[in-house]
Amino acid sequence: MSVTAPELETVSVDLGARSYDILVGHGALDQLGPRLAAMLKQSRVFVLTDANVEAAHRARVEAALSASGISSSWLALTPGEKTKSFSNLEAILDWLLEGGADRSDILVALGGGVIGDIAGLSASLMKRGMGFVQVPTTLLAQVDSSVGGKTAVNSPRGKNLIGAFYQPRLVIADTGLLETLPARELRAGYAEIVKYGLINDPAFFDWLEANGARVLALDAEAITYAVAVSCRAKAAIVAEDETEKGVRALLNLGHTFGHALEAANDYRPDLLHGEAVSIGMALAFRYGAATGITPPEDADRVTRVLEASGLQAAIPGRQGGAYTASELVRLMQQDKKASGGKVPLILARGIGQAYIHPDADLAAVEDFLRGETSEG
Ligand SMILES: O=C(O)C(=O)C[C@@H](O)[C@H](O)[C@H](O)COP(=O)(O)O
Repeated sequence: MSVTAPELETVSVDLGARSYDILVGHGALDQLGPRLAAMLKQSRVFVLTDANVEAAHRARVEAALSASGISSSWLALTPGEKTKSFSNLEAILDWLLEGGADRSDILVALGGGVIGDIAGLSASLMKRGMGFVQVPTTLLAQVDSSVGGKTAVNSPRGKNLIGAFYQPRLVIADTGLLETLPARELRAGYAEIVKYGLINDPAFFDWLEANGARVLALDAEAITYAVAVSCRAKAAIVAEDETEKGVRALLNLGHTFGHALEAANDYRPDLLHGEAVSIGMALAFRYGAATGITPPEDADRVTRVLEASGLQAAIPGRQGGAYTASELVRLMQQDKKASGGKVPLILARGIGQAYIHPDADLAAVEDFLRGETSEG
């Protein structure tokens, strides 16, 4: 018997023995119970979530689990990026130990990128590895963070600096769960969708330019298509380079600038990760245009498409004083891709033609950023 409903899209992440499916579409959550039942030794799971997601979705998830005879223990954390901390990692591990979790148990991450990232890291550490399933409830998590096994917590010194590659065993991307999401969160996730067009799929970028409003309005066909195309794009890159030795760094387009902005803003909720990535992608294209790498008309088009969806493409103001170019460059040097004093930057020769520039000229970047911050 197939456990996949016909209207769902299944995307496979091909990683040999650690391969897994991503189920995409409205109602995918109905597959959680049957799929888990086939994996579990004991009919129970641990569910990590945040307080907002618990209020919106716990009843439905518990019902889906108990329909398959699975009981669940729940831990709900405070929503927000600051939750991705070392102290919460310890609290989660303690909760799992207290609950008697062993390696055959499964930790279900029910939430956005923050919950998925900290749950994955907890699962990787728990008795050196328990099972882990992602049920992303934000658009950003459905198209990006739930796929590919990057898990982490933040450090005051930078974003995601403490982490591991640890793959989930299943991802359930139920687009119906997005209906309770605030418009701002949807837009933040949309930035990561645009990223796939910018990396290597100009036809998808064209499609988004024409259909972005349908995606953001959660038109059933458009949202399923956009999530599935995004997951397929990410799955292909992850299958080629699971641990970011090369091509996977393309997925970091916009993130070197974006992470620096997030860290400089102390991860406050007035700048969401996807919002920072939107600004970071626009900066990468404009920096490319300023240095003769990117056609200026492509940089303008990227800015236009991001702004048309309600995202920002320029560095905003900040509580307590404007961002400075020098602090952003200092934070960029903390990037995980940096090595031997060199900071790689993901740039583009045009829309859909991203490449890894191995050694950014930080003096030129700082000069460019001075013109982008209120210093300029
Ligand atoms: O999966 C990847 O690889 C990515 O870079 C995807 C990013 O969009 C994502 O935000 C990731 O968590 C950032 O990774 P990091 O290594 O720059 O912390």
